[in-house]
Amino acid sequence: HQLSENFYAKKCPQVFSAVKSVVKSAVAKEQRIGASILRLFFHDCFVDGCDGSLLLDDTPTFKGEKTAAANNNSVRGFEVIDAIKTKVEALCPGVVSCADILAIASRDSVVLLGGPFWDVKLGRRDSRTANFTAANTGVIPPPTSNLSSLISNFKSHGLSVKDLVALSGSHTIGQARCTSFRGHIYNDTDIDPSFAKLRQKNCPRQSGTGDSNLAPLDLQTPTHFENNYYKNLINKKGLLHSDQELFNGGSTDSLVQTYSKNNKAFTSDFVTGMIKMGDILPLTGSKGEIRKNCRRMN
Ligand code: HEM
Ligand SMILES: [Ca+2]
Repeated sequence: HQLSENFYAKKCPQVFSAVKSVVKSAVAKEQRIGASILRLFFHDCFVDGCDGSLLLDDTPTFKGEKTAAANNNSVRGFEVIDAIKTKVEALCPGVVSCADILAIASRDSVVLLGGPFWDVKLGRRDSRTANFTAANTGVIPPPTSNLSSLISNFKSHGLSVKDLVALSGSHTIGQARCTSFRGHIYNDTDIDPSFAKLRQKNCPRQSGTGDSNLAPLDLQTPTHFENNYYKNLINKKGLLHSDQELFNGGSTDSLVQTYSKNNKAFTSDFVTGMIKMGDILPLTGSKGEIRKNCRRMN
């Protein structure tokens, strides 16, 4: 397989302006949606590759990935992908895959929130399958992960320790639910006590109460893409257990330190990581299909 930056140069050159305009108005309406779109790309790519499998709706005879543990009541932004698809289909019917739309929309989200630009490699096709079981059983790392399991999880997807630390910088934007960080703010000791107290105010200890209450992953600037995430980790103000694992006396401390001081080093390694993640097992050539509607196979 081989993805390329100019895949749509002849077939649909307008795709970039179409994606950007929809993402731009969605982010103008709600800044968090940029974070949500970026996460959709991650959760698609980690389950059987970047093939749009996550976008498929459940039907009475088909169980997709949306209700898997890592996604249920958590992933969002599908309406934006639908709006982009509608616009792109009107311009170039049957040409641009949902998987590629997700890749371009993720890049545009990062740019709109102040992060780096990169040329997106394209030519992915859409799956005719989804993998609930994989999505539900640790292929997407849970927030309870320790450092060694984060490292081995990323390795299993062909991603390095550097990719792990740089891509985790995505948590400079967006929100998490109480249920994702409760353990960290009540049980862990590698957390600033005043920060733990602050987060406990809107996240009750008792599981089942306030589970979906939200807190920002980056306590300072959750709608701006920069290296503040790493500064938080150094101050023991990571929101997720898995976040703080990246700076807890282990092998990734020095990289966190570097990124906290050097936004350029962060954005450059982030872009490298995004391109590598976008290269995970794409369907190319005559494999898969170009879906007409991202929610169902043709
Ligand atoms: C390193 C392992 C990772 C773990 C354990 C992890 C876990 C999580 C969790 C638990 C949430 C909150 C979900 C909720 O409570 O509903 C979250 C949010 C988020 N994650 Fe990750 N994540 C990881 C890596 C990544 C990567 C690689 C990306 C992107 C390339 C990413 C992008 C995001 C974004 C942008 C949000 C906020 C979404 C929103 O506000 O809708 N994460 N992550
Ligand atoms: Ca997938």
